[in-house]
Amino acid sequence: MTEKVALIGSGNWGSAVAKIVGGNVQKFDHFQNEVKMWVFEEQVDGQNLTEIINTKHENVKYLPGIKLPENIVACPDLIKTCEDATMLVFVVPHQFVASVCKQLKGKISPKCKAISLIKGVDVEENDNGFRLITDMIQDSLGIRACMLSGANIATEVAEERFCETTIGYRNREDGELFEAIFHTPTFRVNIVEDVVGVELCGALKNIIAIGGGLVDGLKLGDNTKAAIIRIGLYEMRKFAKMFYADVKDETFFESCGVADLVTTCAGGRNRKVAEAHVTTGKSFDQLEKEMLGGQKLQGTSTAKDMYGILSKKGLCKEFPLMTTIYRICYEDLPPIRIVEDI
Ligand SMILES: NC(=O)C1=CN([C@@H]2O[C@H](COP(=O)(O)OP(=O)(O)OC[C@H]3O[C@@H](n4cnc5c(N)ncnc54)[C@H](O)[C@@H]3O)[C@@H](O)[C@H]2O)C=CC1
Ligand SMILES: O=C(CO)COP(=O)(O)O
Repeated sequence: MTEKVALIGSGNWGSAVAKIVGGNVQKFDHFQNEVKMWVFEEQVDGQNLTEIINTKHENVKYLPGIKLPENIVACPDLIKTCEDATMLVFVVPHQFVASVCKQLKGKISPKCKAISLIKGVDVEENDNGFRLITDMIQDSLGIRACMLSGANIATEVAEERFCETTIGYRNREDGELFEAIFHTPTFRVNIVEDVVGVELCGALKNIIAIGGGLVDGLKLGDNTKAAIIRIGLYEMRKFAKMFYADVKDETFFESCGVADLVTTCAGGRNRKVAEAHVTTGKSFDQLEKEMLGGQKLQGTSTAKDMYGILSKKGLCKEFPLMTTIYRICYEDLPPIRIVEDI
């Protein structure tokens, strides 16, 4: 049987990944050539973004300057994008996944396999107080889900600069199938049997990246940044193990762990906006609109989600860095408290 891949999402990362997947499916006989990509339709200079992508083969809004393979077909209809697919790649900002899953329920083949590239969690009234995005996909659509996450700033990946990434799987066959559509000589995939560890690394590092940006805005220097990264990694591991005892220590040494923390604290959007928060005094919401051109900040909302869980469970003192970052983002705490309160 040949597999048919569909991409759900077409932002900065979604488009970079489209370049990789579009290229890789052409290399193997067991993948169909066409890859549909769901685009949340919008107008760019009076024209539909889908039409621009399908004629110029470039996502001029979210990944300008990078050519996409011609077998990537932008589609504004989510159901049509996915109805004949056997492999679904979820790559929308985390706040939109619930609505995507709701629309797809009952509309896809139960034989589909999924992978999430999304860094974030879903707040839920369950024992943990949150749900993993892969669990949300599995539970709402009745299909198995892997997770891909790593030190992968989209533009650098799209420019084919060497990096690594991690795929977490429950079923090794699924892990290997997804490895085939993502791995390239400049985007090196390692697969591990730890979906939850890979996913929590991706979600939690976005909070710590805000911390990295605050340190830059305060001009505290490299030693302080390294301290934030170390304490951040410690809190990420402690949180993951507290909620999921099976998460593996080794996962934190994969690209999705320490490497992603380093790259995001050096060059990501969360870092950039947090630095500007210190230097301009403007709110994160305002800066997201002014600086990101429609791209979405994930770290502040994840800090809020995590703080909700930690405070409900009386755990704030055990996670001083994540708690302080939340308070700086949402309670007007002066940024310098990032080093005073931890
Ligand atoms: N950009 C990067 O360097 C990386 C991003 N990621 C993760 O990938 C995920 C997707 O991020 P990006 O592709 O960067 O997106 P983005 O932040 O560049 O773009 C936002 C996207 O959301 C779409 N959108 C806006 N309103 C929407 C709605 N109501 N419903 C559905 N979609 C809507 C926009 O059309 C656009 O495609 C995030 O979880 C992010 O953390 C992971 C690795 C690298
Ligand atoms: O996840 C990322 C790199 O691995 C991108 O991080 P930002 O969302 O902070 O840009």
